[in-house]
Amino acid sequence: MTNTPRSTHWDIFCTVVDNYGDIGVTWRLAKQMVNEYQIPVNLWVDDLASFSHILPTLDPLKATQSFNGVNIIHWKEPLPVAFVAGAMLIEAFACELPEQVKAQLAYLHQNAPKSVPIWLNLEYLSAEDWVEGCHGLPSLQANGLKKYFYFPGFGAKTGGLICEQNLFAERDAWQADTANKLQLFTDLGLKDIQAQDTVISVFSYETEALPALCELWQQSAEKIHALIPKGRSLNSLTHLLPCDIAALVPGQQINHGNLTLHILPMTDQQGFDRLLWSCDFNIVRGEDSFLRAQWAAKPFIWHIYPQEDDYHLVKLEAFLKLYCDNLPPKIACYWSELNLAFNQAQQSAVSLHWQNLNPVNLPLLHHAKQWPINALNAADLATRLVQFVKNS
Ligand SMILES: Cc1cn([C@H]2C[C@H](O)[C@@H](COP(=O)(O)OP(=O)(O)O[C@H]3O[C@@H](C)[C@H](O)[C@@H](O)[C@H]3O)O2)c(=O)[nH]c1=O
Repeated sequence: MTNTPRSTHWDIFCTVVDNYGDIGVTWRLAKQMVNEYQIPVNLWVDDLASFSHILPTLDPLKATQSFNGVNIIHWKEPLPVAFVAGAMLIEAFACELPEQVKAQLAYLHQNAPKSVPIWLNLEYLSAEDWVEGCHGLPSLQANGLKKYFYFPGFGAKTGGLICEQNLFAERDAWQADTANKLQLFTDLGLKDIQAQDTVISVFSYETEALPALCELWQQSAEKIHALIPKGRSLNSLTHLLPCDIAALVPGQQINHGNLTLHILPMTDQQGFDRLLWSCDFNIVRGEDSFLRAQWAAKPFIWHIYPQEDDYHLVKLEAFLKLYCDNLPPKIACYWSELNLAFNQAQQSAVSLHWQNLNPVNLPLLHHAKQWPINALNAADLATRLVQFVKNS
């Protein structure tokens, strides 16, 4: 048996199930651990082509490469580089670790127990009450090792929420000067957006709620711009498009009454955050864009990732309850109803609640600004994770 101290680096393993959320969350976390805690991080990812959509400078053909100080490794069989255990091993969203890694863990457990990394499964974010009771629980594995369940969440006893230390200061500085958003729209190739126009970003899954909203926006008294990346939202809007989705190009504009649809280029995560800061209202989805819309301090609709037996509606209602806790009851009711109707593709209800709400409604905007501070509960996910390691 040896007493070699374990290496200080962290390994994060991520499989891309579909979409960009799994890689989106792990990429944010990896960048933050390097940038704020100077912890070397290996991010093992099985699908670099998907990853390159949110990190355009990534080369999907390279086995290893480094961005923002993170060592990105293409996770394929056999592993392109040998796995060396560090201080922390994170498997994201219950992905199955490679055999080589599992064998290494079992070997260390038998022969050098002090070198065994802390092993945890990073779970999906949920606002449900039970999360506080399950966060941090260990589970004994067949190889005799303990694996912990790490649950992100909104409560003080959860694993917290991913949020960089300077994010709110950067956002406030950005939002303080209208020139920033106008310059961003220009840089993205979007034309004819004036400072006073209403701008709405749309990053959702397919839903019949979208055509209903577009119909309303076409008849609006003021100009409305909907910024939509090539992707799933457009599948629900084909009747408004001049050609097949494949033939659309970023920067293209499609006018219908007072609504202009703009085809948005995909950017890296920093560009995406700035986009959300720059819009008056954001329609987001999944896990990471959902959180970033909250950090943008703007009103939003959350199109939650659909789950079997409509379980996602339970998760949605848990979040709506939390978010609305100290909102004036009338606004809370309109905003919740809007989110529920959107997620259930109820066209007339979506239109009704959108009109009731008036997205630039001041109390909702004030709430959106205060919410991020309350939601963080004094410590973000990275801070809590570092504390978790210290306590383990
Ligand atoms: C549009 C856009 C998105 N993004 C990023 C922001 C996010 O990190 C990521 C999108 O992730 P999400 O918002 O989570 O939505 P998603 O639908 O892509 O991912 C989903 O995948 C499923 C498998 C999970 O179970 C869901 O919980 C969810 O995470 O893409 C960019 O970086 N640039 C862009 O231009």
